[in-house]
Amino acid sequence: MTTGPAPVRQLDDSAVAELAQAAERILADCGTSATSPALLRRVADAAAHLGQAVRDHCRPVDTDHGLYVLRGLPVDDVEVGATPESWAKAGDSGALWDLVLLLLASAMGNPIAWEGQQEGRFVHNIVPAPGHERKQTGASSNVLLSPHTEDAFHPGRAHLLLLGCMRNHDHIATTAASVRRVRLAEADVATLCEAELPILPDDAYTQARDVSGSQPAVPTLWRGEHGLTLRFDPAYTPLERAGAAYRAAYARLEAELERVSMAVSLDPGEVLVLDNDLVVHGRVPFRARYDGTDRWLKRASVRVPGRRTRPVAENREDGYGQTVIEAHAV
Ligand SMILES: O=C(O)CCC(=O)C(=O)O
Ligand SMILES: [Fe+2]
Repeated sequence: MTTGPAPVRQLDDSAVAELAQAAERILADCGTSATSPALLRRVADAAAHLGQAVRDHCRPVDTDHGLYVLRGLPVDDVEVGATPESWAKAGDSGALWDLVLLLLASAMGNPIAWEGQQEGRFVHNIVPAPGHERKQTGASSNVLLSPHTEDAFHPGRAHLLLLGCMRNHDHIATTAASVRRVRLAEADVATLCEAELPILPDDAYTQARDVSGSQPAVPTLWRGEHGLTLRFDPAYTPLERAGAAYRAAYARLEAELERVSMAVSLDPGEVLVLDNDLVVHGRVPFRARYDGTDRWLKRASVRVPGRRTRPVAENREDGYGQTVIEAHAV
């Protein structure tokens, strides 16, 4: 694990005021951050009018880290209210920040939601939930959330992931490792570029867990025009079905990702932006408090129209019947 600092982009006061005012106006008019066509129209319109400074901060990642931290949003520990007991009980908790995140996401591309996850909301609440302590999902706590590509099982998965911090008293780190920083033998890269194994839907998708249909094999690595990208989720990859050579190359990739992994402990108001084609992310284990002061992140997922960082064969995958909803018409 490396400990160097993540690249930071600092929002200045006027950029913060612009985002906060736009979010406040939408929330005042819509009365909720729950998704509706009217709310999404308002977000698209406000995002289109954001000034150059905000847009500049929302430009693509521009280092091999494959991520950056947006800093400067003023989340107040009292005003934001108690950490919800679970995503299902979050409702409009921190609704203003749902809208700020949606505005940022819309400045970066097209936010997406999943019919089968967190009631189709575009901004998810990531909080520890009783009974989920040992799961491989955002609601866990006691276990290491192993490094993964978000929604790796699906061809419509996000290009970018935004994790906005509402509260993190215990400085619990998100981990992030970029494929652009690993050192692998050419032969291993070639092996991992073969489509050998499927990636199955994760436990956050209750309806997609019936995996009796086709399970397309997908490559772990891919050589794009700008360098290597990856699609990696060992917790949901049936590695036992692969040959020994593939398993050995996969293990070496896993070890390299561990070597270059960074720990990013977010403070309230910071937004970690991860390129989901370059970086796998996870989380260190922690003990949940379950008293309203737990760690609380908000997560938005973004597709970047026209991006060509993935094999075209992905277009033939059916995504295990899970439907992606795009916020804005393209
Ligand atoms: O809790 C975190 O830091 C990351 C959780 C995660 O994997 C996610 O929200 O997608
Ligand atoms: Fe994740």
